[in-house]
Amino acid sequence: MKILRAKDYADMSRKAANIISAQIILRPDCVLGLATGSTPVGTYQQLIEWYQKGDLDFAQVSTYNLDEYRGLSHDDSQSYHHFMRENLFDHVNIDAAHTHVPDGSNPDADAACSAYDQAVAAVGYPDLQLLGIGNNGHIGFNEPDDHFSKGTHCVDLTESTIQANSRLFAHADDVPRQAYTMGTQTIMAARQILVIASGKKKAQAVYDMCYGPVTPACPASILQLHTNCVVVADEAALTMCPAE
Ligand SMILES: N[C@@H]1[C@@H](O)[C@H](O)[C@@H](COP(=O)(O)O)O[C@@H]1O
Repeated sequence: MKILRAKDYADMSRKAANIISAQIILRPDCVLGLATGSTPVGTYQQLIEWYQKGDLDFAQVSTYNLDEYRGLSHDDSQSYHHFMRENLFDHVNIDAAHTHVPDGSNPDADAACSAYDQAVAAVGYPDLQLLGIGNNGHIGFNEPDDHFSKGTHCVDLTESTIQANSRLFAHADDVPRQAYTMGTQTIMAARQILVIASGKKKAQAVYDMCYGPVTPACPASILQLHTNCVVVADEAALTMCPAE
């Protein structure tokens, strides 16, 4: 696990966007695993800026998002389908048919999850998987548990995740209680993993991910076992980590 220290959120976003850009430039038809949440917004803005300057071409890129709330339609403004269109897809020349997000509008969890696994396996596991991290160490929506998950599955969100994500909803009661998420095993199948983290609220999770025991109680800790994982975190998120 390589840890890159960023000054602040803007610096973290630029560093992360540089790593993603290198992937797209080196392999124009690459498969990117993408994440939602507030953390990647700056990274996506930087990629859009470079695309607008003519430095990046998404024409052949395919993307697989980590997760989606169960029960939200693709057009719901809180859905991750909507988030990805608003924050990236609508602003670059990516082919909509090459973008994939689990189908939260399908109430049949088994069907929705196995269709997503089949779609990922058909295109191939991501060359690069971008990840944020939850305050409790979750990746995607893989919450702390007593075992690591495998393929895409339906999860019950923890109270702490519901509270953390409620800032984006009118009321905490509006936050869906379940989500479909790629499993830890699928995440680990990516060739390269890029984790981004910003702010003091993430300091404990970043410490546990990088220096704690590898345990499903902190799902991100399994990334210590990935052979090509880069963490880009700002000073605030690294306050509990030793200065290396
Ligand atoms: N499912 C997403 C995760 O993929 C994300 O990493 C996490 C952190 O979000 P934020 O970046 O807003 O702190 O939130 C959500 O729960």
